[in-house]
This record gives sequence, C-alpha cells and structure tokens, in this order.
Amino acid sequence: MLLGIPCAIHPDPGLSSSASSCWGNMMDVVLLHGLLLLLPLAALLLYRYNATFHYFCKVAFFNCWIIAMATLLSPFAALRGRSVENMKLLRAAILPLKHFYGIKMQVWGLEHLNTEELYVIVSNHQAALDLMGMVEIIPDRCVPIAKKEILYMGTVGWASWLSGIIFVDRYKREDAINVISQTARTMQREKFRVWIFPEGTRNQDKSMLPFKRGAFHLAVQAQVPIFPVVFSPYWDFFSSKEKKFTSGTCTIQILPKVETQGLSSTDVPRLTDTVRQAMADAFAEMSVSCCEDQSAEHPQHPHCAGVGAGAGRGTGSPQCEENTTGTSN
Ligand SMILES: CCCCCCCCCCCCCCCC(=O)SCCNC(=O)CCNC(=O)[C@H](O)C(C)(C)COP(=O)(O)OP(=O)(O)OC[C@H]1O[C@@H](n2cnc3c(N)ncnc32)[C@H](O)[C@@H]1OP(=O)(O)O
Ligand SMILES: CCCCCCCC/C=C\CCCCCCCC(=O)OC[C@@H](O)COP(=O)(O)O
Repeated sequence: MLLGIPCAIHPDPGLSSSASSCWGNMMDVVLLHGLLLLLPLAALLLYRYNATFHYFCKVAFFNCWIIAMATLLSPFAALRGRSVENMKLLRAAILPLKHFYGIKMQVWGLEHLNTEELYVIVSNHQAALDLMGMVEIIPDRCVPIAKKEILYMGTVGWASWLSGIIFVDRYKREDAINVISQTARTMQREKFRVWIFPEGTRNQDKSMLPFKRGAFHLAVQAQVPIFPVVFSPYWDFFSSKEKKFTSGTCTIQILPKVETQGLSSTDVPRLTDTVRQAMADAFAEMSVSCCEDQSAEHPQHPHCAGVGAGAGRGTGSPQCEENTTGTSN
C-alpha cells in the first residue's frame, strides 16, 4: 500500500486491468513526488547560480519582510495611536535585515547627530534598501517625509501613518508645500526631527539628481540646522538595472551640520547648492573607494568610469571592506 493506494509493488503480467491501472497510479505518485523534490532543488540551484533569480528572491524577501513586519506591528502601534514613538518599532523590525543580506554597515560621524536640538536630515536615495541604512542612524523622534503612494500600500501604509511618517503628493506642488510649511510649525511644537530625500526619487546613477527645495525651505522656516547624510554607492552589491544583489558594505557618512539661523527663503537656492555640493563631494570620494575594490573584480565596471574625478581618498575617508558579517539570504 503506497499513500493509500492498495496495490502490488511489481507488476505481474498475469494481473487484471484494474491491477495495471493501479500500477500506473503508483508511478504517477512516484513521479509527482520526484518532481516535488526536484523543484526546491532546482530553485536552490537557480538561486545559487542565476544572478537574476537570486536578485528577485532577495527583493521578494525584502518586500515580504516589510509587509509581514508592518502587519505584525500595526496593531501594537495602533494601541499608542499615531505617534513618532512608533518609529522605534519600525526601526527594530528593519534592523535585522542587514544580517539576512550579509550587508555590513559602516557609520562615520554619528557623533554629529548626538544633540538634543531639532534638525532636518537630508540624504541621497538609491533604493528601498536605504531603509536598512536609515535605521542604523535614525535618531529618536525623527520621521521621514515619503511619497503619498506608500500610504496606500495596505499594512505598510498603516504602519507608516501610525509612526507619524509625513506624506507629500509630489504631483500637487501647492499641497506638498503646504504640508512642508505645516511640518515646520509642528516640528517645533511637537519636538520631532525630519528626514527628507531631497532628490525626490530613487537614483542609482554615479551622481546625485538636482535637489528639490522642500527640505531647505523646511529647515529655514523652522530655523533648525541641516545634517547631510551620504550613503555610499551600492554598486558593488546592489543594482536594480543589472539585477545584482550580493553581500557587501554600505558606508554612511554624516556630514557636519549646516546652520540656517537667520536665513530666509531668498537664501534657499544657495543653501540647497551648498548642501548638495558637500554631499556630492562626499559621494564622489566614497565612489572612488568602492570603485577601487570593484576594479579588482570587474576592471570595466561601467559606473567607475570618470567617477570622482579629482576626488582623492582623503584622510579618514571611508573604505569599502570585504563583508564579514551576516549570512547571505
Ligand atoms: C517594518 C514595517 C515597515 C513599514 C514602513 C516601511 C515604509 C517606510 C517608508 C519610510 C521611508 C521613507 C522613504 C520615502 C522616500 C520617498 O518617498 S522620496 C519621495 C518623497 N520625497 C520628496 O519628494 C522630497 C521632498 N520634495 C520636495 O521637497 C519638493 O520640493 C516638493 C515640495 C514636493 C515640491 O516639488 P517640486 O515642485 O517638484 O520641486 P522644487 O523644484 O523643489 O520646487 C519648486 C518651487 O517651489 C518652491 N518650494 C518648494 N518647497 C517649498 C516650500 N516648502 N515653501 C516654499 N516654497 C517651496 C521652490 O523653491 C521652487 O521655487 P523656485 O525656487 O523655483 O522659485
Ligand atoms: C492593498 C494594497 C497592498 C499593496 C501592497 C504593496 C506592498 C509593497 C511591498 C513592500 C513595500 C516596501 C516599501 C518600502 C518603501 C521604501 C521607500 C522607498 O524606497 O520608496 C520609494 C520612494 O522613495 C521613491 O519612489 P520612486 O523612486 O519615485 O518610485
């Protein structure tokens, strides 16, 4: 008897037609089991040897983790109501992800953020993976400004809203400006900090996009300093274009604060340019270190051509190290 199918193990030429159909059924079951065993093996082999499959598995895992954590945490966050304190839950839920991916985080200049004052953080935005870097350094009582579309991503939207994340509609400038002006007033009253990606969209090019001005208007209106934060290029471990996702090192550099005391809206264009230039310089310097590592493995890596021209590796500049932490997922 095999899986409830009563029949002989060996076919007998003298058996009736019902016995031979029983043999056929048994073979089907054996084949099905064989296939079911082969499928995970094939998936495992594909994951190991096919970079594109590997990439999609890792991205799917990232999204599933975020959705699962948002679903799990939303009820707890709801108990507290909409509060910036709920950001601690999101932070704790995202922190372990780097271990699954074998991504080592190096943080430079964290001491700059160790201050009681309120401020605006601006950083470059390469991919959703930035969440892993954000949670490494995001201070208490700090909320990101995000595109409104995230609000409609089911439990991810609920968790974001409950954590006080501020949403802007990038396609309605007046509305977005109003949200930012209101944020400038409430951040002083309710004592929270704000994190903005001034590029306004994800960008994995070798230079940063032009900066939107909202973050700088916000800092000037609230009369709080700006902390520029630069994530090193992900080229050596992540590229959505090349469908590459391996382990690697991400360096996060927190630059010294830029004061806005006494500035007015007429100073915003100059302020934006100054901050962008400082970030672009740091990014170029980090690109050089990453490309030096890259060129050992892939001498013709497209991103490395012309990157950081003139930017040497200054004293104390971050260096990309071989990842040694975490396990590859
Ligand atoms: C474990 C469970 C996890 C679950 C939970 C996980 C998910 C958790 C997600 C969190 C993670 C977040 C990560 C999200 C990341 C993004 O969503 S990135 C996309 C959203 N962010 C942004 O868009 C950046 C902010 N955008 C801005 O600041 C833009 O300036 C604005 C306000 C949208 C306007 O956009 P724009 O019109 O395209 O751009 P811009 O050229 O800056 O401004 C035009 C004019 O308006 C003026 N202006 C702009 N702003 C102002 C202002 N505030 N006041 C006066 N004038 C202004 C400018 O000065 C400019 O005028 P001129 O100088 O040319 O005369
Ligand atoms: C009922 C609907 C259910 C929908 C479920 C959707 C599930 C979404 C799955 C995973 C969500 C992970 C979201 C992480 C958000 C990370 C922030 C981010 O990177 O947003 C991109 C945004 O900065 C810029 O967007 P664009 O580059 O302009 O585009």
